[in-house]
Amino acid sequence: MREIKTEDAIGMVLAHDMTKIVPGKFKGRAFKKGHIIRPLDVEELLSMGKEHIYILDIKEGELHEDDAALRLAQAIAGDNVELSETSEGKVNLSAAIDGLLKINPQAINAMNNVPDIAIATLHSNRRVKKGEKLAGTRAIPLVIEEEKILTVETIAKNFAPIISVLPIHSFKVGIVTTGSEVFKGRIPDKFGPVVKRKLEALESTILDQIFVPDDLEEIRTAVLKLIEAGAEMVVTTGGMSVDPDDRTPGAIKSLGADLVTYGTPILPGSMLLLAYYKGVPIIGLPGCVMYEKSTSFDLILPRVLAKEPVTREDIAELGYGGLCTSCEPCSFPHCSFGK
Ligand SMILES: Nc1nc2c(c(=O)[nH]1)N[C@H]1C(S)=C(S)[C@@H](COP(=O)(O)OP(=O)(O)OC[C@H]3O[C@@H](n4cnc5c(N)ncnc54)[C@H](O)[C@@H]3O)O[C@H]1N2
Ligand code: MOO
Repeated sequence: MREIKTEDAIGMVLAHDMTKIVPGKFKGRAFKKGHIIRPLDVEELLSMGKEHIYILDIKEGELHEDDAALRLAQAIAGDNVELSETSEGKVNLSAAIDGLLKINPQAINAMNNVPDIAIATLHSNRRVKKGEKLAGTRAIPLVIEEEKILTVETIAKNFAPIISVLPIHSFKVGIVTTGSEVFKGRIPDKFGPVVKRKLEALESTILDQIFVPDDLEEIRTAVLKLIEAGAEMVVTTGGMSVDPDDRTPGAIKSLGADLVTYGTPILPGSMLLLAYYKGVPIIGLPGCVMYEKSTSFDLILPRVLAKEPVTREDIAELGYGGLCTSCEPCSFPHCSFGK
């Protein structure tokens, strides 16, 4: 790599993109790699603080920053992830569909431990929109040893997929609303509308809602009835905590469903239950889901709708970052909750 004075560089080819920043107005590429310097460019380059220009001499076993950034991006991009063009030595990865973002953090950590590698990502397990930026890759020096990129590519193969977006599927959902006070008409149902709104926001539909008193047999029968009617998921509301009238967990367990968890290290929403009965997810919702803006339901529902097998270990991992601070206004998912 050789440097020459900008005034002497007319007719030469730029070896990398050049960035101009005018605070509050502009940040971006002023000159593209490969641009042939014209006399009129000299003043502009000098005003950007570029008094010298590199003449690149890339040796065997080395890569230009643009090629390195592209190879890093290609190594980590999985299903439904798109790459941007390379600009200023960086490649962005974005979502090709609306869905659930999945990232392997161990792999990203291992890659960023390789010197001169920079891979920045969002957090895993959040919902993303088509076109949303998910990650960016760059090599720190202008010329990098290819060996470092090969190391990242090996990590990517060993841990694949590294970054992908899972489609969120539409489910037909049955709701069982427990609570003798609601069943007997003492109070109106305020839980059903919240559950409907949250499901419909994720493109699922409500098959039916059945109201039952706090009676184990009636709750159990209602769940079975909905599954027989074609429910692809059943959500129960209420009766999840410690009172003698809280019969819902017992009713779900009595079906012989595979219990993933009763209880989550998430606040609010610690008394949530997740089980699968003949492959149909059953989610028992505690009372706070009706009241709080964001709860364990908001963290777990997209994963179930993405048809991800949610395990007890997945639930345990949610404790770190599982405390909602109930901000006003709520900015979930753009906050630490569930990260
Ligand atoms: N000593 C303890 N107290 C509580 C615990 C605990 O572990 N130990 N857990 C707390 C948690 S967490 C929650 S959340 C709440 C409520 O949990 P439940 O799911 O058992 O809720 P319910 O008892 O069924 O109802 C609570 C409250 O909400 C009203 N409700 C219920 N369903 C409806 C509906 N469909 N429409 C309108 N209102 C409804 C119900 O009438 C009660 O007033 O427990 C904490 N306490
Ligand atoms: O499960 Mo409660 O639902 O944490 O407030």
